[in-house]
Amino acid sequence: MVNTMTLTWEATREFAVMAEYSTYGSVVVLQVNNPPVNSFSYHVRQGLVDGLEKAQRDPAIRSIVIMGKGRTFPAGADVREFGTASAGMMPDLLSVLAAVDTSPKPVVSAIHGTALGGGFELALASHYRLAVPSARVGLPEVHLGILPGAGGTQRLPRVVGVKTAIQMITTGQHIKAQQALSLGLVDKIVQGDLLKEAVSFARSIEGRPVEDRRISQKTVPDAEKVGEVVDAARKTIIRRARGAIAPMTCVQAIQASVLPFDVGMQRERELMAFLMTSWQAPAQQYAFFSEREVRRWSHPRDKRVNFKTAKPRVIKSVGVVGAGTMGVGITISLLQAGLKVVLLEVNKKQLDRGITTIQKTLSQKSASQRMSLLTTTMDYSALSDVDMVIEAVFESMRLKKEVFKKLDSITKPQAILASNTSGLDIDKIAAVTKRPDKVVGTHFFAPANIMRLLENILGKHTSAETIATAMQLGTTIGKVGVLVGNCPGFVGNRMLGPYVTEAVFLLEEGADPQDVDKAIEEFGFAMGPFRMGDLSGLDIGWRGRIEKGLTTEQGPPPATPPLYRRGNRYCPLADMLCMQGRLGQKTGAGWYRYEPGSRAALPDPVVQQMIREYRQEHGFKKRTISSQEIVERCLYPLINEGFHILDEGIAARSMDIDVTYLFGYGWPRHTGGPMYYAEKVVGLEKILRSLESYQAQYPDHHYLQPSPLLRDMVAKGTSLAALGTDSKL
Ligand SMILES: CC/C=C\C=C\CC(=O)SCCNC(=O)CCNC(=O)[C@H](O)C(C)(C)COP(=O)(O)OP(=O)(O)OC[C@H]1O[C@@H](n2cnc3c(N)ncnc32)[C@H](O)[C@@H]1OP(=O)(O)O
Repeated sequence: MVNTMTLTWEATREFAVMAEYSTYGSVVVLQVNNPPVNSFSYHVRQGLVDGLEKAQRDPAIRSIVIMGKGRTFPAGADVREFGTASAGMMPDLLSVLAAVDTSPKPVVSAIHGTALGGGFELALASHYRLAVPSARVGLPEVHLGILPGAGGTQRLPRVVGVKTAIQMITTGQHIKAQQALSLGLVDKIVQGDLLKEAVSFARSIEGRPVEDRRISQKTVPDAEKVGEVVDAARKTIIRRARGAIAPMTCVQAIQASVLPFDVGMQRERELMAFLMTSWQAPAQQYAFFSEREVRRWSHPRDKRVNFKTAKPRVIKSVGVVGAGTMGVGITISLLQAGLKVVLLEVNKKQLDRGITTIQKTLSQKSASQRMSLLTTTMDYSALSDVDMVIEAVFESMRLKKEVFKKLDSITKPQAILASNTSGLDIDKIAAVTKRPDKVVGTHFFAPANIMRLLENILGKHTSAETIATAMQLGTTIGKVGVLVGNCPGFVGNRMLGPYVTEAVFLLEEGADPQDVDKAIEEFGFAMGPFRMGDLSGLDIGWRGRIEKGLTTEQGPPPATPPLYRRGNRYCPLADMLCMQGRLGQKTGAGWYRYEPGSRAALPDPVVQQMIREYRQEHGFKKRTISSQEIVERCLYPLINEGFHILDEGIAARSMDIDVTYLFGYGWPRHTGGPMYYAEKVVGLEKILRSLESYQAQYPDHHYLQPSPLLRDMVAKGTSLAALGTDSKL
């Protein structure tokens, strides 16, 4: 046993650049010191190799411990280094891990925080692994469009088998220490001080042969079933991946783990090179960094609206108005983050339903503790003391104004008033209060306790402090907050307008809803626009169009040409469905039909007949429309709207738009988001020419008119990154 008192006395410390070398008698401890997550930049790799060589040379050293300094064991390769000169500089990670694996002196990895990617691969190359109870391990490279390319696809299946390795690597899941122990991925969970425990453990195994501890020398336990396992996995993975190439490539690499280690490693290297040079890997890495970069927000409206200078108010209690689907989801998110919530609903039945849903949704373990943070009420005066209120009532300007007037008179003067509107004018809502500087839009996405996006809307008078508070609240409740300006539909729903409109025009021309959905789903969306409409409820859009005066409950407004509204082309097919009571899944019929109790969208001959008659009545000739045209006709106008949004300063950077679509609208992550996809995958010039060509064919589809900004950027050859502010990307 190591004497804790003597540890500090025995330690002699020398510093390599980013891997500190300390000795504790016969044990060397190499501590990676590269904040914030100890990633393997070139200097860390060099430091580790130098430390390992030094330890081998010193006859007094009999064992080696590797650990991370600060918050974590290394969380993987330095992704910012990818594609730069230092990524290719030797020693690479493979040679660091080879030095660990072949070390004649036992190497112990002592894990705290998150041992991820190359970090976990380092641990797997070590002869022993210790972990603190809170540690997590995993190989999340698939989310970056690559595979665990430092032996992870070869070593992991040698411990847990091909089946579990496929599951872990293709989902990129993080495994808790206890589960890692039961899977044989760590040898021991240690309580107390990790350094002392690791040194003590290292001493205890000194002199033992390392050969039988080397995972690379083991064989895969379920090797004889590999064909069967891979076949079964292929089906689910291809469906789930929806066009992302990394998951299946990971499976191919894992499949090679039944071959001799060196042969499998060679296969892993080839497949890694294939992914690294694909267009998807940089897109997914862009998505990773953008998710973090949006935390550094600012807005062109006002230079005080900037994360660097604006300070949030402290929010301890939040009122939520409305116990409908959104209000309940928001309440659950707040409670899960440990905030006090006062949930107000004026309809008793609705309130009771909401409480039941909240109780059911909160996890068993912490339900009573979380529920104790909740007060429910039908009386506005219960909101008098909260720090912030989030209004989540029905999407009607009249109703929202009424609610805000009441809130303004009842809540304390410093309380922030937020509206969960999905597109109404924040300034009009703020105008009914005496505190427009404290009014902000907080647009959650359904189901609000699951969906990560929080679109925060800056009104004309919203103060920097108020926006900072909304952004901070997002972080507190685990959301990805994006700051946007005020305009109809904000960023997300505004861009959705052209997408849905063009999708419906495609029905006029010959496509069925299932043709459009199939093309969009093959592109990578979880759901096409018609299945999505049925899921959300077609009445939401219908009510919006009625409110805007584009239609009425009985049909087109009087004296309106059937296919035009305010001079723009208009397709009333969705209105016609709503007038028949076909509101989507909730009524058993919408664009599709649904068997009772089932969510499976079935093509409906009634809808097909309705569309046929509509085409006949209005003189549309049915034609065959390719998947490529469907994708371009739906997505390019959506992207084009993104350029209008940037041009108007509604979004500060294209990455704010990308993150909005990745986290709120199911845009496929492997394409980076709509703006990234436009620029880096398709090319801005091609998008422009394609819009021009469609516009020539459909001159009255106003969404096909290319944005002036897009034209200008193509003419000048400027890049989206150059438009943004504060971007590190
Ligand atoms: C021959 C080929 C050999 C090897 C190939 C190896 C492949 C890899 O190892 S790829 C990397 C695999 N690892 C990961 O994917 C981990 C990614 N990171 C995370 O999941 C999280 O950051 C976290 C480690 C769990 C920590 O989360 P959290 O505490 O919430 O902090 P964050 O805000 O996410 O991160 C803080 C800060 O660190 C930056 N960062 C995180 N990971 C990396 C990384 N691997 N490389 C570079 N930078 C990283 C992150 O962007 C944040 O930066 P800010 O500037 O503060 O925004």
